[in-house]
Amino acid sequence: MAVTESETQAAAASPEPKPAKMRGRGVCVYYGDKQALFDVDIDVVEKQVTSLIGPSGCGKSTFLRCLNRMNDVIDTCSVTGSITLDTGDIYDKSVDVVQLRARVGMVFQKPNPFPKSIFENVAYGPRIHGLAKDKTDLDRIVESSLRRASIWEEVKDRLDQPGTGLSGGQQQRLCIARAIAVEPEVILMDEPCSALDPIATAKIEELIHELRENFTIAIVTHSMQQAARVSQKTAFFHLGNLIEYGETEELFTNPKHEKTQGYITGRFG
Ligand SMILES: Nc1ncnc2c1ncn2[C@@H]1O[C@H](COP(=O)(O)OP(=O)(O)OP(=O)(O)O)[C@@H](O)[C@H]1O
Repeated sequence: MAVTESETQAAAASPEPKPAKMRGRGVCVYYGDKQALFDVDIDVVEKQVTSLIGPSGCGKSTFLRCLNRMNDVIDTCSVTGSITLDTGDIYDKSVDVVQLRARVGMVFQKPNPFPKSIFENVAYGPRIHGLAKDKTDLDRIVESSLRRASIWEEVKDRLDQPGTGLSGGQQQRLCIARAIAVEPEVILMDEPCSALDPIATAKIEELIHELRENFTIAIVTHSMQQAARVSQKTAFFHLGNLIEYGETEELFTNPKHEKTQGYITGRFG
């Protein structure tokens, strides 16, 4: 059947939706006997930012940590359901967790540079993953990672000084450079701005916009304003359940669920 002009126009107006880079299906998480997540289905869409929001203790960080198996380090924690990266199940026995975490990097709430020089903080990952051919190549990776994390100009003359000597906001951008240096496909951010002042926060948010060109990002945030500013998709959790997931703009302007409405209007949380 011939495609009509109006169909062509409609297709041009609504580009193909981007595919899911990571997909959680029926994800349940337990800490010992206590269930923290119930049957969660979420897509983390490629080259977009997905925000995870909800009141304290609702399971946002627990879900984020499932995406690169950081929960594996908690003895009592067990995960059921499936989580895929592209098409591969990340919980499959054959998965090398070190390789997985190189593909799915993480930035934490509190900036945590290694007690080493700025250069070494960024060079460490590429070196252990064998990504640099020689010293010149390593220098190039370090510079480009610091540039992509918008911190090169501030540190280029003191690469040999300790990363811990930088301001909080600079340390967080250094940690982002460290995450980028191993060329991850996905970057997980667990409240990356909660320890930062408004100016440092604005810089990280601007950086998140830029990073979205090349990386898929999932971010836990307590700030609904931040979720609205930085993300295209938002997932709202409550008491371990995923209540609503969708386009950020839609979720904040036209929530489908009463609990989402209650949370975004400040009635609880
Ligand atoms: N290591 C742990 N051992 C036992 N229970 C845990 C552990 N980590 C989290 N929990 C529990 O799992 C539930 C979800 O916690 P989680 O930290 O994922 O929530 P959150 O939404 O990220 O909270 P917050 O916004 O306060 O960081 C909570 O009831 C919490 O007490």
